[in-house]
Amino acid sequence: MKSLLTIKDAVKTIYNDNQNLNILDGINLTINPQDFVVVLGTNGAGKSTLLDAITGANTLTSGKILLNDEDITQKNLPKRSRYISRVYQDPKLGTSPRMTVAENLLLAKRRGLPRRLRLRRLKDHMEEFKSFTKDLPTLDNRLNTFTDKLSGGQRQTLSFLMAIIQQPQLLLLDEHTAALDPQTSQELMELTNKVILEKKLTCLMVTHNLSEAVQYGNRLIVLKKGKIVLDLDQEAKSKLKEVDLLEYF
Ligand SMILES: Nc1ncnc2c1ncn2[C@@H]1O[C@H](COP(=O)(O)OP(=O)(O)OP(=O)(O)O)[C@@H](O)[C@H]1O
Repeated sequence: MKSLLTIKDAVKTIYNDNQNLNILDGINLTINPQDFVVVLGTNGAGKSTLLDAITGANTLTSGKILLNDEDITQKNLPKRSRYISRVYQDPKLGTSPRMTVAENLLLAKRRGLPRRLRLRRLKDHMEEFKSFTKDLPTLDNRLNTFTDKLSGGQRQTLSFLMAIIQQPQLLLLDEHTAALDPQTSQELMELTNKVILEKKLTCLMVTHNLSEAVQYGNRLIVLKKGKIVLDLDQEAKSKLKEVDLLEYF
C-alpha cells in the first residue's frame, strides 16, 4: 500500500542550558491512508514539536517529511494547510471570534482562496451548513451566532468541523478534547471517531487520556524524549488495557 505520510530520520535540535538537545531524536514513521493513529507521551516528549514539523509551523534540523510520496519538507505552513488540517487544545485557536458560525465554516470551506473572496455568497451555503450541523446538539440552530458567544465545547466542535470540511488528506488533533468537561469531551470524541470513519480520513491524534487511547484508533505510538518507544498495530492495540500503558508514564 502506498503510504500517506512518511517521516524519515526526523531530528529537531534546540540549544538549551548551554547544550544541544534533540527534542525529536530520529523519528521514523509511516502512516497509511485511513490510519487513525493515537499518539501518547509524557509532557515534553515532543508530541507538539512533531505535529509542528508535519504542518510546517516548525522546521526540522534534519530529516524529511513526505506526503503521498511528495517531499514537503521545504514547503511552508500556508502551502501545507491546503491538505493538512489541525485542531488545537485551545478552543480559541482556529476560529474567528467576531464572525458567526456560518461565516467561519465558509472561511474554512474556501481555505486557500484570498480572504476577500472567501466570505462571498454566504446565503448560497446556508442550507448545506444547516445539514452539516443539524445532528449536532451543540451547534444546531447556532449558525448565525457569533463565535465569541459560544461555549468552549461548541467552539471546539466548530474548530473540528472547520478542520474536516475540505476533506483534508491528513487531520492532526492536538489534545483537542482536553480543555472540555468530561461529558462534552466524550461527545466531541465520539463525533470525531464517527467522522473519521465515515469520511475515511487519515488522522494523527495526540492525547493524554489513556482510556481514549485504548478505545479509539487503529494504531498507537508512544513518544518519549523525542523517540518512538512503542508502536502498536491494530491487532496489538485491540489487546491493550489502560494499565499496560502506565509503565510509559
Ligand atoms: N522553541 C523551544 N525552545 C526551547 N525548548 C523547546 C522549544 N520547543 C519545545 N521545547 C522543549 O522541547 C521539549 C518537547 O516539547 P513539546 O511541546 O513538543 O512536548 P509535548 O510532548 O507536546 O509536551 P506536552 O504534553 O506538555 O504538550 C520540551 O522539553 C520543551 O520544553
